[in-house]
Amino acid sequence: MSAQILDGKATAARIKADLAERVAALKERGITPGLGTVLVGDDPGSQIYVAGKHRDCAEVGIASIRRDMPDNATQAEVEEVIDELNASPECTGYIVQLPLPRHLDTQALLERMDPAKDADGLHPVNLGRLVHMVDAPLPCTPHGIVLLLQEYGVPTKGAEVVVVGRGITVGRSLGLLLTRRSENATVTLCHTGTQDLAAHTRRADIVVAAAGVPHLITGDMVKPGAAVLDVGVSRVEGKIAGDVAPDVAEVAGFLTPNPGGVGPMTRALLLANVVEAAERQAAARG
Ligand SMILES: Nc1nc2c(c(=O)[nH]1)N[C@@H](CN(C=O)c1ccc(C(=O)N[C@@H](CCC(=O)O)C(=O)O)cc1)CN2
Repeated sequence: MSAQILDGKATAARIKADLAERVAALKERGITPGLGTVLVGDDPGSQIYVAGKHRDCAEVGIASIRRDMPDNATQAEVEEVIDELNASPECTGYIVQLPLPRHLDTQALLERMDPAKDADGLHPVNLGRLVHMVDAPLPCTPHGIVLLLQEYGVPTKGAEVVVVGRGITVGRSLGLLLTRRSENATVTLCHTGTQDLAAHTRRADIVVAAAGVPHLITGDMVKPGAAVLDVGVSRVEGKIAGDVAPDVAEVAGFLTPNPGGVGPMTRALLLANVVEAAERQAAARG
C-alpha cells in the first residue's frame, strides 16, 4: 500500500487563483492590498520563505513591502520598523519572520504589532480571540493543515489527532483550531517531555509532525491508514529533511510531501489573511 498524497502545492494554487480574483475586485474599488515582511538576519531558510511570500504576492496582485534588516539590528531598530508598518496606509498586513536572532525579544515585538495588521494571526490578541472562538486572522500553517485535510476528505470530527511540537506557529495553535466545534477532533499535543511518543502516534488517525527533528516519525509509529502531515523542515547537507521518514508512505493512508505539502499552504493562507483584512477595511469604508 502507498499513501495518497496530500498535494499542498496544487491546493495552494487553487486558493491563490481565488485570491487573485478577490484582489482584482478590490483594485476595481481603488484598494490594493499590501503585505509587509520584516526579516532580520541571514538565516537561509527565512530568506527562502520570505522570497517565496513576495513571489506569491506578485502572482495574485498584492503589493510587496520588504523590510530586511541586518543580523545585528537592535530591538529599538526593529521596533521602529514595526511602528512604521503599523502607520503605513499601503500596508494592509505584515509579518515578522521567525525565528528572530536570539538577542531580540520576540514576544515584545509581536505585541507591538497592530493586531488589525497581524497577517500571521500570532499576535496575543488574535490568539486570544482564537481561544475564545471569536473571529480573527488564523495562524497560517494550522489553517493550511485544516484546509488540506478538508480538501482530501480526511475527517476530523471525532478523530484522534496527535500533534508533535508545541511551538506557537504550528502545534499549540493547531490544537486550538482542531478542537473548535467545526473540526471537533480530540487533540493530544506531544513535545520533548512526552514519555512514549510512539504509544501516542500509533493510536492517532491523524499525525502532524512539527518538531523539526529529521525523520522523527517512522513507519512503525503510525497506524495503518492514518493521515500524516509533515511540517518539520531541517536542512541536511543542503537538502530538505522533514520530520517524517520515507517508510511512513508504506503505512499511512494520506501523506503530505515535503517540500510541496504544508509549506505552500502556509504561504497561501498568509495571502488569504491579507486579502481578508483588505476586504474588512473596504467594508468599513462603505
Ligand atoms: N512569521 C512566521 N514565521 C515563520 C512561520 C510563519 O508561519 N510565520 N512558519 C515557518 C516558516 N514558514 C513561514 O514563514 C514557511 C515554511 C515553509 C514554506 C515553504 O513554502 N516551503 C516549501 C519549500 C521551500 C524550500 O525550503 O525550498 C515547501 O514546503 O514546499 C513557506 C513558509 C517558520 N517561521
